[in-house]
Amino acid sequence: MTNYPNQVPACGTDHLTKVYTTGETPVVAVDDVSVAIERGSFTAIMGPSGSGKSTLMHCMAGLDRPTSGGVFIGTDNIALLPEKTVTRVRRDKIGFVFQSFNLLPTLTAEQNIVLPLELAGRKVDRQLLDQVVSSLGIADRLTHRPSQLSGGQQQRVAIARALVTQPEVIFADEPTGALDQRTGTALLEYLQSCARDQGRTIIMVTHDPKAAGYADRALMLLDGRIVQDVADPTAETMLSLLGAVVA
Ligand SMILES: Nc1ncnc2c1ncn2[C@@H]1O[C@H](COP(=O)(O)OP(=O)(O)OP(=O)(O)O)[C@@H](O)[C@H]1O
Repeated sequence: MTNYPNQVPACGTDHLTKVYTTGETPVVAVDDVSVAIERGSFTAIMGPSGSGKSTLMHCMAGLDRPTSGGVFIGTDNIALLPEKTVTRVRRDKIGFVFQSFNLLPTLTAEQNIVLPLELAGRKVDRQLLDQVVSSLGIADRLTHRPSQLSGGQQQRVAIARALVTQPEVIFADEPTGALDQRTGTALLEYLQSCARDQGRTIIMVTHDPKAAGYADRALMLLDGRIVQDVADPTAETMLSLLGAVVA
């Protein structure tokens, strides 16, 4: 834990390395990354294709195992925990929002939202559920199935599903990728308010400099390393940094 600060961040990594050995030559997807993510912050992860964004996020979220180094959720180093315990940490402390929404088609919006709670054997906090769905503007859509909802509404259901478990960290993988610009902007504003007003910790992988402009911090990856760590990023800054690393 050499690089891990004393004040406990929401999550982070300590000399995290991930090497894939499935192909003919090993690929170092994440190369000695140490980063601490502050509680209540909104962080964007950017970088060219193949720079290691998804691998870093998957390792941080306990979806993939590091080759070496530490991965912290609060004080738990999940790299040292058995798979069963990692699954529990993931269920109890982490929320996910994917580009493809990952909603179950046969369930209503509400059933999709409360599914993680039911799987964890936890009670549904009706007041919290009402508050989350009304702040996302989907309170009148709860009995609809995903096929009866627009893309933006489906993504908001996916966000509600990530929020009702009150996770310590929410990981979002290209959450605006499948949305039109207006709906995408509304979603980013919502994620921003989740961090600023509700103290949620959000980590978002994005290709879009405009989306990164909504975050408090942006990490730029190149060849599995963090090459820029930008406070209060703007779309313009991120666009020029991205241009510089792909040049
Ligand atoms: N399961 C795997 N097996 C072997 N190599 C992999 C695997 N997953 C990713 N890689 C390699 O690791 C490197 C980083 O991939 P990763 O998907 O993390 O990048 P990324 O920045 O998320 O890319 P993109 O923006 O295209 O989604 C790439 O060279 C990729 O080919």
